[in-house]
Amino acid sequence: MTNPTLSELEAAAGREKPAFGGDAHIVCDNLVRIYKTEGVEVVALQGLDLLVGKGELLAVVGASGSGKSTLLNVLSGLDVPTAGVARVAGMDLLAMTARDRLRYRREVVGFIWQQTARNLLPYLSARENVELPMKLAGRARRGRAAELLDLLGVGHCADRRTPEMSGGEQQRVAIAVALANAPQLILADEPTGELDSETSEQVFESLRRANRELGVTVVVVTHDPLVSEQVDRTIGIRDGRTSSETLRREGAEGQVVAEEYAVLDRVGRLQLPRDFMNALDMERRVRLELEADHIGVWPAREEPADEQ
Ligand SMILES: Nc1ncnc2c1ncn2[C@@H]1O[C@H](COP(=O)(O)OP(=O)(O)OP(=O)(O)O)[C@@H](O)[C@H]1O
Repeated sequence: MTNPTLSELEAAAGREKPAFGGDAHIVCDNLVRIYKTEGVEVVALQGLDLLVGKGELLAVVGASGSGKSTLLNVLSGLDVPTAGVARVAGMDLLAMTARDRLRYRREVVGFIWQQTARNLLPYLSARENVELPMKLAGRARRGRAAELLDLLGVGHCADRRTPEMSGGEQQRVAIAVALANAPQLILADEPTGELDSETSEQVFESLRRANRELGVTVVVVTHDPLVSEQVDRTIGIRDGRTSSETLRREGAEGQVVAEEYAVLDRVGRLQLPRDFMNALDMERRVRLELEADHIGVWPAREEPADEQ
């Protein structure tokens, strides 16, 4: 092999590097959202990184106030972040015109709220609710509403209005409404928050079916850690940052294996789980040691009194 010439090296250096996240369906890179109210600043997202592949079914969990709804509002195009990168299906959510934003919200993304009443118009039947977004986008197709309701297991509710359906049925119809215009991404904010566990399981099954059969990417936000048992990947958010990831896969004997990982950012920062830190009284600094196949983390040594 011959050595490259200077001009070849210059050309290689000048070539554009692929953007962070490549062609991931959702890319959040160092996302920041600061709210200002009466002169007080609240940093709701502080450098959040997230990559989601096309067709994934993902849960985002975290304590109240950790930034989950803020993230969802950004991804749904309802809110604009203060800084960083947010891209969905190749569209830059920070640089969109008002017109592109409207189109994005109508055609690219579907949304499901926690409050069942917020998702549906009570004086319309389930079928009419599903047809409404199609009519608004000028692309109504006969039969599509019934197909979607059937797919999600609520075909029997087509002619019922909201008060004639259970909470779980309403949420499954809401998923059909969100899917009406064939979005690429469905976002759901605590979709099972008002439901008992059996009904939540049915709503999750509908989300899974939409994901599997229609290939739509699904992101569900919840503060219920049990939800992570229903999805392949769970992202934990703490203090406005992604702090952990739980991956679930099938083990050799068909059993489900869940592995929890800490998230390492591009410059090497990671958040230790708070209970680990508390258990070993770790604060302020830790001692690191590089071993052949892992890095050891120890509490800092006690300083002798006369050296302090
Ligand atoms: N419009 C706003 N103005 C000012 N501060 C806000 C606003 N919205 C959210 N915040 C603050 O930002 C932080 C993150 O809020 P966010 O609603 O995203 O958290 P969350 O994880 O969804 O919480 P919950 O589970 O309770 O809904 C909180 O400290 C919250 O008080």
